[in-house]
Amino acid sequence: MNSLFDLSGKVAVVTGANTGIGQGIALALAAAGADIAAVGRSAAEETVTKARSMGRCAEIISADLSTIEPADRIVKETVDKLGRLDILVNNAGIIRRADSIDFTEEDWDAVIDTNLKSVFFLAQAAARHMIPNGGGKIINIASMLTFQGGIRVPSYTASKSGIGGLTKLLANEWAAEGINVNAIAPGYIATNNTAALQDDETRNRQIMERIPAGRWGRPKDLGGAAVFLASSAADYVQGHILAVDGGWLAR
Ligand SMILES: NC(=O)C1=CN([C@@H]2O[C@H](COP(=O)(O)OP(=O)(O)OC[C@H]3O[C@@H](n4cnc5c(N)ncnc54)[C@H](O)[C@@H]3O)[C@@H](O)[C@H]2O)C=CC1
Ligand SMILES: O=C(O)C(=O)C[C@H](O)C(=O)CO
Repeated sequence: MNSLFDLSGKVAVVTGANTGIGQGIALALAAAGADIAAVGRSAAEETVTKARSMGRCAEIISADLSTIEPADRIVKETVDKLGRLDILVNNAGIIRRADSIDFTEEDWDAVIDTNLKSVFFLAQAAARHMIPNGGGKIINIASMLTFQGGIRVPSYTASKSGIGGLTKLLANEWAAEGINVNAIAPGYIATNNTAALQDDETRNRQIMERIPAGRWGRPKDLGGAAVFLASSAADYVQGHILAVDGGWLAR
């Protein structure tokens, strides 16, 4: 492997690593050499088994990221089990769909707490470990709705817009401490998160028509961007939001 992208000896925490984009990213980081702490509410056995089959160390850390309570514990368990923490991928997220006129406080708080508040406090917990240990890489998972409004997903759009601002702010504050904070903005990727869109004939057609690549994205499409931003190839990349969208934003 080109040494610029070699993650051997690095340890990556990936939240929501049991499914979808998180699993795709965790396996790409493992393929590039990183050991993996797969964080999530539900079973990540498949991710961990596959990472181990590549010769990596991989551990499951159970945590519910709808509150910030587990943030410090995730960092401590990662260091206890895998010896260090170099890379954090803040991927776990949820979406709630309803017209804004009917949107409930519960649907607002649930999404903001998981997609934005937990992202900040887990980044803070990771940075408190990374700074005295020479730095690291933090990658937040943004969205097309970091740049666009979307429809019927008000708390999701607010959370992903917030991720964009937070990524830049944290990059400003922590660049001098040796931490690179960046984001990946996936396009429309076929996962549980977008199941309602895939199942809706009209929305599915509208989405397909707008993607120059001519297909929905797949979780593994995000792997290359994650490896790049986690690697020393990205040492001078700060506060960037890297779209991996089949050309959606270019349309
Ligand atoms: N699928 C898509 O088109 C896009 C997805 N994204 C983002 O990618 C990320 C991953 O989503 P997908 O893989 O698409 O969907 P997914 O539904 O397969 O994955 C979501 C992951 O987050 C975890 N999660 C949710 N709530 C949690 C909680 N309270 N505690 C711990 N883990 C929790 C789930 O267990 C799951 O592993 C999300 O942040 C989503 O907003 C961003 C842009 C596009
Ligand atoms: O537009 C929607 O509705 C979505 O579900 C948006 C996707 O989840 C997304 O984040 C696209 O980047």
